[in-house]
Amino acid sequence: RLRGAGGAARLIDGKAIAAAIRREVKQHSEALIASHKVTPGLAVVLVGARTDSATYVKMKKKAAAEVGFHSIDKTFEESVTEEALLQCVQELNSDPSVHGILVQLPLPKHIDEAKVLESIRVEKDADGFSSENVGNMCLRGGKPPLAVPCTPAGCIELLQRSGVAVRGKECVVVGRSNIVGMPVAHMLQSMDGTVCHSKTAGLPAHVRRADIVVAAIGAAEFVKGDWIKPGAIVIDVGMNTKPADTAKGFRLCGDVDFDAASRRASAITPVPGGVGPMTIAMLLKNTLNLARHAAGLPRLPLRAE
Ligand SMILES: Nc1nc(=O)c2c([nH]1)NC[C@@H]1CN(c3ccc(C(=O)N[C@@H](CCC(=O)O)C(=O)O)cc3)C=[N+]21
Repeated sequence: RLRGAGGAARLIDGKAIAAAIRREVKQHSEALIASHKVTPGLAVVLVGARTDSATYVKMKKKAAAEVGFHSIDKTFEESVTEEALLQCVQELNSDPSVHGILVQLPLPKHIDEAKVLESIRVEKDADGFSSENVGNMCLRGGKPPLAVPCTPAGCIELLQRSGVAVRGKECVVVGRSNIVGMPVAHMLQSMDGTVCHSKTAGLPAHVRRADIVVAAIGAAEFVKGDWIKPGAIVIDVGMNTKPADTAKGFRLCGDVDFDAASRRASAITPVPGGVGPMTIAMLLKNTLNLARHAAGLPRLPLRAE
């Protein structure tokens, strides 16, 4: 199904794949409501007035409503104290109608982000960011995690649902954040990919050998088109803006020079319409799984698991 090198790459349509996952989540959610009288509940905690955060939170709440979840909003001023946020998380932790809690990042500088995230009960960790979930994800043959980080899981689902095999492939993950680069590198390795990273000496030369490139460095068009091996698969996690002749004066762009890379890759995700919508679909899937867990049902795994 993948086109060969030399032409235009096939677009990996994250918007369509995310819509398919949301339909699956909706069916499972309706089944859970019917069988156990449990409606999945997602609480979203938003601090401050960043317009990007407000937009993402709005999209998450809309998506939750569309699959039949109920959602709870907790919005705070930029000046909120850490104590007040911890108190809010405690209340959500003990609210039985809440199955998933998401604290939108980044938090203001005066708040200890790690402390707030760790205060979320592992059974309600909708982002899969807690050390217990991350630990269980990384340990083989142990207890499976209750939730997995949404953006990395979305990248893996995109590969799976596009028919891309990972086993034995050379993979480069550009960026090693806790929320994207580190977990996606782990997932690729657990699928028997060979993974190197952005601090590997001579990064462009390594990218040039890679069969699968995941770009998650947060810098507009950091990965150049001529770094891409002909026929490679490119997953672009970036959400950057660049000046453009549009009404807003900018447009979204990824961490990869899309036009140049798509002349060499066999398949590539666009920005927007690639990984972004998958992040939200996987958040819904995590929340469904946490509601299933509360009802004594097993977690629905990723395709790759
Ligand atoms: N606790 C926490 N969990 C997160 O998952 C989380 C977060 N904090 N903070 C910010 C990042 C960013 N993020 C995105 C979600 C959807 C799109 C998305 O759907 N983007 C659309 C375009 C959106 C637009 O037009 O602006 C697309 O790529 O097609 C993007 C980015 C989740 N994040």
